[in-house]
Amino acid sequence: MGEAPVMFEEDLHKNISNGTRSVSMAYEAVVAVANKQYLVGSTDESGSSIGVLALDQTTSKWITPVVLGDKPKICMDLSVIILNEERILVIRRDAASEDSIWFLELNTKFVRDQSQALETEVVSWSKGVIGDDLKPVVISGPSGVGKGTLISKLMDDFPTKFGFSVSHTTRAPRQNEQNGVHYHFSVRSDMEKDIKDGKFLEYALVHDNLYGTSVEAVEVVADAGKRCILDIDVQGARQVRASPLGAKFIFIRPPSFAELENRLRARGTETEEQVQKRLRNAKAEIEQGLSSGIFDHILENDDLEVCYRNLKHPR
Ligand SMILES: Nc1ncnc2c1ncn2[C@@H]1O[C@H](COP(=O)(O)OP(=O)(O)OP(=O)(O)O)[C@@H](O)[C@H]1O
Ligand SMILES: Nc1nc2c(ncn2[C@@H]2O[C@H](COP(=O)(O)O)[C@@H](O)[C@H]2O)c(=O)[nH]1
Repeated sequence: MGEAPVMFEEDLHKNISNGTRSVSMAYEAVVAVANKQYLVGSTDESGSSIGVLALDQTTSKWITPVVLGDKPKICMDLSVIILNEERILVIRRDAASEDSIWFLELNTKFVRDQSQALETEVVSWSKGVIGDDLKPVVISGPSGVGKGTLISKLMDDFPTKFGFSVSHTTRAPRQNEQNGVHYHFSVRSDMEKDIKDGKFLEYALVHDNLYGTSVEAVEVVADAGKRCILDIDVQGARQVRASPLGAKFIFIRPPSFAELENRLRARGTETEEQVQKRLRNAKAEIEQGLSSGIFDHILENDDLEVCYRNLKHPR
């Protein structure tokens, strides 16, 4: 790490030009990781959240990275500690203890993957969670296994403790599904643009439609002080596992394939063709769920009450 080089001290509170734009920063901390110097502070562009700028020391060019994740609010007194070559710890000294510890990922696998996907420089914030109680919970399992039923019970029984992450999807709403409550029903091109702009924590093509969890969907729940529940497929779970969210992962399996088929048909929300597609996809999803090593708990949903009890107290 070392001290801030003179160049940075001269630049403090001044405009920094990277050739295409200029940004002013204040209250910044400076750290050197790998071949970059990072400024972490408030910028005239970051609005209400702490901004990040990087100086590539090999090219001497300033970079304004795409910043992913739930961002910490600006503060006047922050400290930065390098944890390793991949991430730094940022302490908001003037904040309440539950909002004081933040991690900024600079060069983790998640950041490298996102950087490659977005073809630009990326960094990612995550909030330090004290204890396990507020860790988000990812629930996956094949279509029709009962994820939504179990999650509804949890939300009904503990409305102040859990909050549902409302996903975006390009699939058409079902009868009595409300926009903004069950899903944010979206146009594909809008979703694709938001994905490119780094607004999604994860996304996947599921049964021929695009589904995804926006960073904002998780933020809304965290801001309400609730534990976030994500109902997403295994592809999405894999992406969240690789992200800094620090979630718990639960896979729901059916007692048998025949019972899964019964439930999917009995629900009556899909055409026969869609049921067939979902059943085909269920085979691969169950295989991956049981063997991928992504999941902390695998629960069988045979008797609903038994499964619900296990969900509340997974062993
Ligand atoms: N343990 C159970 N025993 C019998 N029926 C169940 C059980 N759990 C859920 N069901 C029923 O199975 C159907 C599918 O459940 P649900 O919609 O919750 O599945 P899901 O996993 O959320 O599906 P999708 O991924 O397609 O949204 C529903 O009609 C629900 O009432
Ligand atoms: N990767 C993601 N998968 C998601 C998300 N939201 C829902 N899903 C999964 O899609 C299927 C189908 O859902 P349905 O509502 O059309 O029946 C199901 O397995 C969900 O878990 C998401 O944001 N990302």
